[in-house]
Amino acid sequence: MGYLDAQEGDAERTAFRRAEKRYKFYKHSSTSARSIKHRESVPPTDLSDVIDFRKIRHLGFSTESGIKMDDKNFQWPVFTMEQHPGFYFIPEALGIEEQMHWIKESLTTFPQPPNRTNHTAVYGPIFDLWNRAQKGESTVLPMKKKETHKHCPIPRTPFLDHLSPISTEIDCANGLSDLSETTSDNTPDNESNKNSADGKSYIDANGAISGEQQHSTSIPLSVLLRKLRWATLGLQFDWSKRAYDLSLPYNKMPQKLCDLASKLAEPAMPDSEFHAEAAIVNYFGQDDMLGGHLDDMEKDWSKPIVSISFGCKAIFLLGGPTREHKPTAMFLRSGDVVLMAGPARGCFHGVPRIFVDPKQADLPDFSTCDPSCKTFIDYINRSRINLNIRQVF
Ligand SMILES: O=C(O)CCC(=O)C(=O)O
Ligand SMILES: [Fe+2]
Repeated sequence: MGYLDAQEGDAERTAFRRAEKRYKFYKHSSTSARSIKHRESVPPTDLSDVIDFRKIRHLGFSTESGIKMDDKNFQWPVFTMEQHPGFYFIPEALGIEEQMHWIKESLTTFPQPPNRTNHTAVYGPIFDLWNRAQKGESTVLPMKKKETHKHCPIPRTPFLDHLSPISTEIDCANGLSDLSETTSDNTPDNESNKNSADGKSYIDANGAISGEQQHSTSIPLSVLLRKLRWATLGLQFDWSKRAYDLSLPYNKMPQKLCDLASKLAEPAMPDSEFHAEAAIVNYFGQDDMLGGHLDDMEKDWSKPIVSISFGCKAIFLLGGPTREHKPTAMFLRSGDVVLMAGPARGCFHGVPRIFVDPKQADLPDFSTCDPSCKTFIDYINRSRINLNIRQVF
């Protein structure tokens, strides 16, 4: 049985996995015989039953049953779905300037130590990643682990235990799993996959370290920026124990983000105030996905998760309490907000697809932003960022 067969078997196992497989991105770039054969067998993704709340908002009505819009009680029109109690969708909650503010923060301030990122466990704290990457700096970083490893031996991802078996390899440099075909199609990029002529070491597309010196390594910071997959704000999380580790140093959540989150959370908790204590920043490129998972680490599920999307359009799957429940697929675009509270807190969800193709990305017109935003626009035009904000206690 070949690799793809093995994937297929796993992918078909539950309703959630079937939906992930249906919506995932298939790379078409390789010219290998296997890829061409596979490409021919993959029909274009049928997006006809992906719910588009933005479209419904602009049309003013929905043909889907069970979708309700409340446009009286809050600052924004808020959608609910009868089959998903505790779930709220607020399309276009953030304007363009505000989106750009949080995109900048997500790339400059939020990955700063003591906040941890997917790079911390391997390279230790990295200061000023964004600015130094823009300047083309490389850095000699002491490796925390001396051994060369193609696949990460330690939990590197918040989502390790819900990675889809469709993705049989965990990319060390990816906090997220890659649902796309990664056999012969996994063309490493030129910059990061070279053995160094100068005797230095580089990380390749799989996070492996090559070169002569295994104990320290020179890495272009642009590579680490491109491989940034998550950062944690506020209370820090120990992903191996799946628990907040209160002994880890942390900065309080930025007040402006707390204020925004408590305003956005109102539809899910109209009678009390949401106190943001922690957040995960997820960074997605075209091949990245977030496998179906539950967020069950916080104590009180009546407090919503406030989830804000920036950049390229994505498909969000919202399932039920097990993976056997068929998930509802919906588009998430830049500026959209999702709240998951009560029963929805106990529902599997994930992001199987990011649309980075400019024709499909549905990006807002960031060109109206200040010229100093250019580098951020270049990044976000090919990426997606999600701010996932939680009240822990
Ligand atoms: O990226 C998203 O929209 C969802 C992220 C998420 O579910 C999480 O961080 O737990
Ligand atoms: Fe989640």
